[in-house]
Amino acid sequence: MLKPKNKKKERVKLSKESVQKAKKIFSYLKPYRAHFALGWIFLVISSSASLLFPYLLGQLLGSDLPSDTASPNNQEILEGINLDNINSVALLLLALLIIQGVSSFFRVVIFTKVTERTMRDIRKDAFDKLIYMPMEFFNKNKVGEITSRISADITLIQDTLRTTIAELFRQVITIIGSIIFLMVVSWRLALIMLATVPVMAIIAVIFGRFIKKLSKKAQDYSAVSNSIIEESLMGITNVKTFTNELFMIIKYRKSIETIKKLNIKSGNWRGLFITFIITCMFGAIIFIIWQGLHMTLGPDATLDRGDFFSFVMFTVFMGASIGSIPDLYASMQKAVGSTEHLMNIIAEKTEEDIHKGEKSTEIKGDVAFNNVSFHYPQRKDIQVLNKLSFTAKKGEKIALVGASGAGKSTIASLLQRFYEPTSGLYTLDGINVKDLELKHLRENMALVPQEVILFSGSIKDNILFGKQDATDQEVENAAKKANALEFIQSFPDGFDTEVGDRGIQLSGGQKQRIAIARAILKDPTILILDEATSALDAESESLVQEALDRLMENRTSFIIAHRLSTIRKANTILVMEKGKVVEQGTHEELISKPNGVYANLNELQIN
Ligand SMILES: Nc1ncnc2c1ncn2[C@@H]1O[C@H](COP(=O)(O)OP(=O)(O)OP(=O)(O)O)[C@@H](O)[C@H]1O
Repeated sequence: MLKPKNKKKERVKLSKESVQKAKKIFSYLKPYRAHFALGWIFLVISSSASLLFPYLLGQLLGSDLPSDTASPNNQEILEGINLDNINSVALLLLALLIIQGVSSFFRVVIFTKVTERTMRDIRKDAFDKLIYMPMEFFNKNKVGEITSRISADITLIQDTLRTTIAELFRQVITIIGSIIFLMVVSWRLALIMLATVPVMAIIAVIFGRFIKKLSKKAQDYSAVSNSIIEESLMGITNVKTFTNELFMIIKYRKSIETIKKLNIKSGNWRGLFITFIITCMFGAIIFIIWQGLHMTLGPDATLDRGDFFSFVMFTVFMGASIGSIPDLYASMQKAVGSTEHLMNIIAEKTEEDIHKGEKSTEIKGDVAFNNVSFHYPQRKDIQVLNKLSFTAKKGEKIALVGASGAGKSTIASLLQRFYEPTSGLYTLDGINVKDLELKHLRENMALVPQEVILFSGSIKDNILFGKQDATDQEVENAAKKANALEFIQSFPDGFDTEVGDRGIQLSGGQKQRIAIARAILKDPTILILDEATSALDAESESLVQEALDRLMENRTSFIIAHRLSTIRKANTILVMEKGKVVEQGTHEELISKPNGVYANLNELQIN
């Protein structure tokens, strides 16, 4: 049977360790502790004031009623009310409302301020960490998942700091205060009440959740059935070509049948729930009122009318508080999980923590790999590079060719130190790269990737990515050298044309030339071109190739290529197979090798 995708629901348990980690959030609150404390003072004031509310309301309702009348009619009640007393209680209530209103205002404003400042600090730290995280981290975690998880975590913590903590505190105060009051007024009635109302409130909450789950399940199935319609209609040609109409109809019928069953089931439970609320919940309250009224009647009444009404009010308030505790607790639990997760990210080691090299001497561009072996950290069983050795002198062009999966892009990653060789030595100008400052090394390199990602912003912003402080003239020169000036100037807004989702969509060749302009502006000593022209048509390719040739002048360049025509002029061609260099030499040397790998490849591509 069709089943909705099983979304993994995370269960957060409040372990000692997770609470310990979550406590780190207090270090973020520390700079704002004075404000936070003030917020708590207002919270205590408003919570205590709200406790007086049911009391005074009860006193107002029951003020000065003759307690010796067995069954007072309306007229008698009205006559029995002492207006002075009513007025003074009402005034007290008004004062209370004002205190509560003012303190609630300040509580919300202060907690929001503290929360927003704290969240800004956490967001900042999390992003600071993320952007400096080693590549291994991004291999282990999917970017989409990290970002959506972080934003969900932040929202949860935000809600918790802003309202959940205050709300939980208020409800706990209400419950404790109510119980104390109820016990003092009439412990007998209090015990009867405590044995019924909280139990009913908790059953109602559990019942309510169960029903929510059932309707959620029905909703999920409804999403599945909608996707069947969507799939069938979007792919209508396929459905018709394969005459699969009946198959889709059966698939859809099954899913709507399930929805019907689930909805009927949840309807039945909803009916029961309403019956439960009407009979048990209200029944329990009526029972208490009935019991309480008995105590207020007769010559030996044990309960004053005002107290009785206060009692009823407290019972109602307490019931509501108890009902809200499970949800608040669940939110707190989730927030602890979220805080732990965020704090884990913030505690992760960044590239800067891992790579401690400090040398930042001028880099000339002599690159050497000596017996470098490598496997990806998460796939230890697959040896990607196997004792690889080569040298590239300053200004030389080194081409990397070989079948897909041979390890060419991996070399590009190692050159930029996205990963460390598992063994062997990688040197720059004879210096072990581990001794070089990582930032300095990358400042001297540029990559023109196969698939260029442009950032939101203008074309100029995107070129400036190569050198943030470049002048307009420098940007224009770089664009010119990259063969990009013409097409940029053909746009009405020129360099200020917005790109990306909200702006113009550029073609592959145009993007590539912007990436080249970026690299030209950066003016690196070492250049890596990762199949930079592979996805282009002949015209764009010649424009891009021309720009690349210009870019490569006087730099040590690594060219990853599938098409051999682009690398004929390379000083050395490294032919790779399964992480090993199997042949190396110039184009002429390699094609003259009888039965050589390169010679064969060349043969295939020419024909
Ligand atoms: N991030 C990664 N994590 C784990 N394994 C990887 C990763 N990137 C590449 N590999 C594996 O390493 C091997 C070499 O891949 P690499 O991308 O370096 O090959 P390539 O020669 O550049 O291939 P192509 O020409 O298809 O780009 C492949 O087996 C690949 O599956």
